[in-house]
Amino acid sequence: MATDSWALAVDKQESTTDSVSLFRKCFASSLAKDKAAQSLLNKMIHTSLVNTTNQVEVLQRDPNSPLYSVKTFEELRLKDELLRGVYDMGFNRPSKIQENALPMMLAEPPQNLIAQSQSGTGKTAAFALAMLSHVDPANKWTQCLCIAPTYELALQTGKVIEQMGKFYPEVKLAYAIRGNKLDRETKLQEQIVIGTPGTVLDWCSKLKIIDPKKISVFVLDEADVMIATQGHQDQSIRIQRMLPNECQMLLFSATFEDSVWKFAERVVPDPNIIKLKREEETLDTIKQYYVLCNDKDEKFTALCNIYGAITIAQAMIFCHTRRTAGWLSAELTKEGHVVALLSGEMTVEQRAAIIERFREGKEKVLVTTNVCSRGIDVEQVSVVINFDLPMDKDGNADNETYLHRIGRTGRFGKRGLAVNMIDSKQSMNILNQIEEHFILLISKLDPTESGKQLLCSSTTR
Ligand SMILES: Nc1ncnc2c1ncn2[C@@H]1O[C@H](COP(=O)(O)OP(=O)(O)OP(=O)(O)O)[C@@H](O)[C@H]1O
Repeated sequence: MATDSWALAVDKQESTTDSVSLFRKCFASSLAKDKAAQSLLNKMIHTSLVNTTNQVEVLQRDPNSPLYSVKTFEELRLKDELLRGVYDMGFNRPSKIQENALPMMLAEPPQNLIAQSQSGTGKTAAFALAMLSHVDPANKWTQCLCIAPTYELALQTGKVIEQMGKFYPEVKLAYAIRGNKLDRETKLQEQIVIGTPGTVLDWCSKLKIIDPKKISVFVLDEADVMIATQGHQDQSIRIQRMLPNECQMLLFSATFEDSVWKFAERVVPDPNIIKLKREEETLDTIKQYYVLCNDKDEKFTALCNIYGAITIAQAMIFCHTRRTAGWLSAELTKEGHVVALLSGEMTVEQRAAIIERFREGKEKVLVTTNVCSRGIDVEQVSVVINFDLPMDKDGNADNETYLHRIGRTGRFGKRGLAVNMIDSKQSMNILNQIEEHFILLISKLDPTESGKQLLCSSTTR
């Protein structure tokens, strides 16, 4: 069985499962796919380190080890081949998370680690370096095992390991992913294996081409995405149980909900724990307005009225559904406006290309749904239009999403403008809930005068 494929697992159970639980499974599966696609997208668009002023919190560390944090790669006493690889990748100094994580990962005796920091902060580069450092190239068997939630994510991570190990050709890497069929008799000589949990499990247990007892470093990447698929969670735990007690366990995640913690604690015994502190977002520097309309068409007219004012800077327009986003971008285009549309139907590559163009300022306006927008750094966007207000599945205000769309980190304090479009009692209700939650007053814009009003407020910003 293609063990990474949820779809297959669901198909097989169809005859024995009732329709409700089948629906739940399909829903969970599509959520997991969304998470994995988002994660891949983040990787593809973060061509450089995400600039973060956040501090790393060391939540737990082995009291017996004198661990320290480093400010330079030299302090880590890396092999020359690896230091050359690091500099060749354009890294001058360790990122915030790497400052603390690298000494823990390279320590003797090996230290287990659970690390959380947002996407693009240098986690992959950190554990790639740790695996390459621990390998003994004279030994022609697998010593480091890394699992990622999907085929594409495994390939992305593999690329980083290959790049970093460019000047260390004695170390070889194999991909345990679907399509890479190996015979039972094969004895894998590659020292590092990266793959998806199902195939890695097959290689360790069924085919026995990896001897799990010889693994000295086990990395579980993207734990939050991994646990979105129950099958992957179980497979990861089964792999971990085959490894020797002295094997170093490293787990990385971009987010840390309770479910991720629970999973992390099962997979990583006696961990050091580090976390990048989240910077507080604030709405203080954002001028917020609302426009009262009767329906979608009136909202469109109101949007056209303010269009001149909003395109002074870069703007993002949020819709609740893909359908509305598609309709809106088509209507704006008909009016002669140049807009980009970011939609869930697109492939990850197409989405990454659109985000890149928007980043470069090739388009000033981006129409999108919430799901697609996570990879965009809102700091660069100074106008946000909520064509539809963010709401949760029960129809209440989704305050967190509102904050995420328009919030700015206090430290940067850049000013911005947000316009909320109201077309029903329900959306007015949501607006009131948002005002109450954030303790603020959102001013009303006169639909006919709104363009002028906004222009005034953007020049006084
Ligand atoms: N010390 C560094 N100096 C400069 N650039 C770095 C450094 N470490 C990593 N990078 C670069 O920053 C980008 C993000 O790094 P990386 O992919 O390791 O982050 P990540 O936290 O693993 O992100 P994700 O969760 O999306 O995988 C990459 O382009 C990487 O090459």
